[in-house]
Amino acid sequence: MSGAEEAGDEAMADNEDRAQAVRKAEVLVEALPWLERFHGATVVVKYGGNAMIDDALKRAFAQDMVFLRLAGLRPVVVHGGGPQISSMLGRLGIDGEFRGGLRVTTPETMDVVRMVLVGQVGRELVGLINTHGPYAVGMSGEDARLFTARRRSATVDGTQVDIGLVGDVAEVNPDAVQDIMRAGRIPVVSTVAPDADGVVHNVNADTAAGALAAALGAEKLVVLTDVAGLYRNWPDPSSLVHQVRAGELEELLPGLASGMVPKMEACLRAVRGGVPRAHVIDGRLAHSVLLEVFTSAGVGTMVLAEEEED
Ligand SMILES: Nc1ncnc2c1ncn2[C@@H]1O[C@H](COP(=O)(O)OP(=O)(O)O)[C@@H](O)[C@H]1O
Ligand SMILES: CC(=O)N[C@@H](CCC(=O)OP(=O)(O)O)C(=O)O
Repeated sequence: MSGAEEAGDEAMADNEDRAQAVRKAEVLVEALPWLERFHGATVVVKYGGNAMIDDALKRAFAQDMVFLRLAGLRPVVVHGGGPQISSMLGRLGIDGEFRGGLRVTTPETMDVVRMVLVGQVGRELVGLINTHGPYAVGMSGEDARLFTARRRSATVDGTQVDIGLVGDVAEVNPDAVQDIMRAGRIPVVSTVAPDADGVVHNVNADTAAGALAAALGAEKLVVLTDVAGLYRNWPDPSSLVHQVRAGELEELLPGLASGMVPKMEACLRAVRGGVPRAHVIDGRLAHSVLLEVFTSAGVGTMVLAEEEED
């Protein structure tokens, strides 16, 4: 290769490096309007069991929460752990069963649910976030009366069936969560909760996230899952719903299959409770929360209140 050719190659590589650097800067600048808009905003993020089984994704999720916090937002994590509970029940030789998307919860199962959600999954997330600094504080629905549960049944083929110690959220007292946020930290919430008599219930994490987002007056609810969003005709890939208003979602609900039901009910509860937007996004995609919050790309399904501008 001649000297002139070598110089030409170097100049080209130089240009590519510069172009790449400019693209990186453009990505940062694209975040600017969203940084301005969401400064100080509370964002409730539900991190679900099936998007939570990969170590790299878990680390990326923890980075995203710290990123939100350092960017001036107030993230609150509500975590699930269905697969982890099922795995522990299996190891203990306890039969597990879901009805209408909810786990049938005997007192024995409840002990395992509490142990896994509070003692294992919640602790792990707190640990992952805290590798970045002293941000995360774990709590459960039992702490400072965060949630009061009310026993609920499941709907199977239009009929109400008893599923044991499973609760809906009857009341939210968000004071302790707000105290933690005011201290600049990130609450990480496990969703077991006592009823009015102090009996601990298993609360679906989507349900708890929707109720907490409404009680906090959050700017957003973001629900991570293991699909791209809500599909109108599941599993037809062309039927992904990009945007839906509360009224239309309510009409779609009875036709949805079990896994999506608590998620979409939670989004509905949040927007009806005053949260302007709720999103169901693909938790299999690393940093999907950052993409959702800081870009105009519009990932997953956005649920809007009736009167909200899109
Ligand atoms: N209409 C639908 N749109 C998207 N997913 C659906 C739909 N109906 C059922 N599903 C199922 O719901 C699952 C998500 O629910 P679930 O497994 O409970 O999630 P997670 O563990 O994230 O809380 C998807 O993996 C998919 O199999
Ligand atoms: C009543 C009920 O079903 N509770 C759930 C609580 C955990 C959860 O919601 O976890 P995911 O978000 O990972 O599904 C359960 O026992 O699996």
